[in-house]
Amino acid sequence: MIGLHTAAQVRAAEQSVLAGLPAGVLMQRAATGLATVCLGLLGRAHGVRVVLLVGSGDNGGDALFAGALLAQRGARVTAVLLTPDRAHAGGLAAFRRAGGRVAEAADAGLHRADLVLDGIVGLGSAGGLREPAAVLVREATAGPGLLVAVDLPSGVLADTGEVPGAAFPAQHTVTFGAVKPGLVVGAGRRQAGTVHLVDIGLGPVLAEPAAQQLTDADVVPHLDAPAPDDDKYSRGVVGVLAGSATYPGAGVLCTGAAVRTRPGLVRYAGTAAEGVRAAWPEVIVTAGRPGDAGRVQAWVVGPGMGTDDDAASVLAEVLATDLPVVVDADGLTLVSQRPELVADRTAPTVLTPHDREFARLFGEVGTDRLAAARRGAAELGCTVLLKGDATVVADAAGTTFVNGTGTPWLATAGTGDVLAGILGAVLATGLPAAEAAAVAAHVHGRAGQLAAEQGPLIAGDLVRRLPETLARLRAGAG
Ligand SMILES: NC(=O)C1=CN([C@@H]2O[C@H](COP(=O)(O)OP(=O)(O)OC[C@H]3O[C@@H](n4cnc5c(N)ncnc54)[C@H](O)[C@@H]3O)[C@@H](O)[C@H]2O)[C@@H](O)CC1
Ligand SMILES: [K+]
Repeated sequence: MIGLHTAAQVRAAEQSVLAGLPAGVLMQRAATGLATVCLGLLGRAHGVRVVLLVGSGDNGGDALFAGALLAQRGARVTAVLLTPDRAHAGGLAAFRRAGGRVAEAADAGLHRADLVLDGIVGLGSAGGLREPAAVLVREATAGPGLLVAVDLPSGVLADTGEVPGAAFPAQHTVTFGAVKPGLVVGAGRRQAGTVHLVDIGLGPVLAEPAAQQLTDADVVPHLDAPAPDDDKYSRGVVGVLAGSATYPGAGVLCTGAAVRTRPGLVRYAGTAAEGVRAAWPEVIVTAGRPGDAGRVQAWVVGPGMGTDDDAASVLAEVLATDLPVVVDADGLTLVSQRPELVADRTAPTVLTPHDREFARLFGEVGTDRLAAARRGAAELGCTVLLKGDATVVADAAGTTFVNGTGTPWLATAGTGDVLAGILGAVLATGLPAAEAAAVAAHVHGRAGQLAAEQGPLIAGDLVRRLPETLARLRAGAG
């Protein structure tokens, strides 16, 4: 599990640790970790050209101390000071002692740098990058150097990933003490590149993380192989209410994903019965109502189901049960017309909107995706899985997950139906809803990555590659 900590949480931990340490120790730890990552990326130090973009705060201090370490190893390091009279004094002195050169932007050699270190602004970021920082970032981006951000890409807000204006498009971000949500969610995720976490000793005093990200190791216990005493009922029976006579595809995909995730027993009820039966003979299929399907431990309702009166009554029927329910796609459209169907429930409900569906339910997502998911969950007393390139899951108690797997190739028709099926199967095992949703999003993203290895993926590829995805996860090679 990767804990995601806000700027305030990191600063509070820093204060608490600093109280028992000589001044500057944390910055030294940060700078040493930063220089080590840079050396690893460059492969060598001697003769390489490094340019530091140095702002007026401690973020610039980190860059200067790291630049000094690189200069000591033989790198040719040049610093551009955005506000020379306010540059970190200790860092600048160390940098000069180590042979570092201070230059104006025009003379810094950004056009031939091997590596550019962005120490313009970190946790102290407010608003989009101001000039002259923004123009410097544009020059660095146009040059050949590897773009490495110190703590956060400048211009990214730590807590939300909001990028209100210009920002440093890092290929790598070396972050200190804890991963900040802004590095893994929203627009910030796209600015951060590969995130390297440097331990500066905040661990023991950090508060509970504001959000979490699952790793492969975290999901595996929920995807366990059957035990010898398991039977087809004991592994969680999921019921799927999806697709329609005109559009059987969503029913086939959603049911297939459930079968392929936990092949204990899957039931299907709906007007796509014929197509589902043909595609998945393993599934117990009825063309009737949910009540005709037999006992299940969780329902998935909505994909491709339509929004007519029949669909609305199917939705109302399952939401009236005391079973966990995943509501997706057309089901969400119907819930936006009758939110009380969810709000009145006591059993877990997971809503899986993309941004437009979310807006119909709860108003615009806005730039803070974590807050949006929490707001929706609190409003209806449910779990919200807000889809995106970093899917966010939040429940009404505020438990929040940010997904870290996936690929842009997943933005294709039917992949949401597959996610709903995976989620239903995981939810049927009795896992708490937010965790189930986070596990499902993780597995879905890994399946997407696997399928994308062989070119453009279609949703059916995800279903086909699920067994291998799960096997790889179990083998620790996800
Ligand atoms: N908190 C911690 O635990 C540690 C913090 N360290 C470093 O300290 C940083 C935080 O330092 P500070 O609090 O001094 O703040 P920063 O250095 O992040 O930024 C402060 C300065 O940036 C300028 N600034 C703010 N928004 C700007 C914008 N949009 N465009 C241009 N300039 C802008 C402000 O004028 C301000 O002086 C962290 O990001 C990290 O790099 C590390 O040294 C290690 C420990
Ligand atoms: K930075």
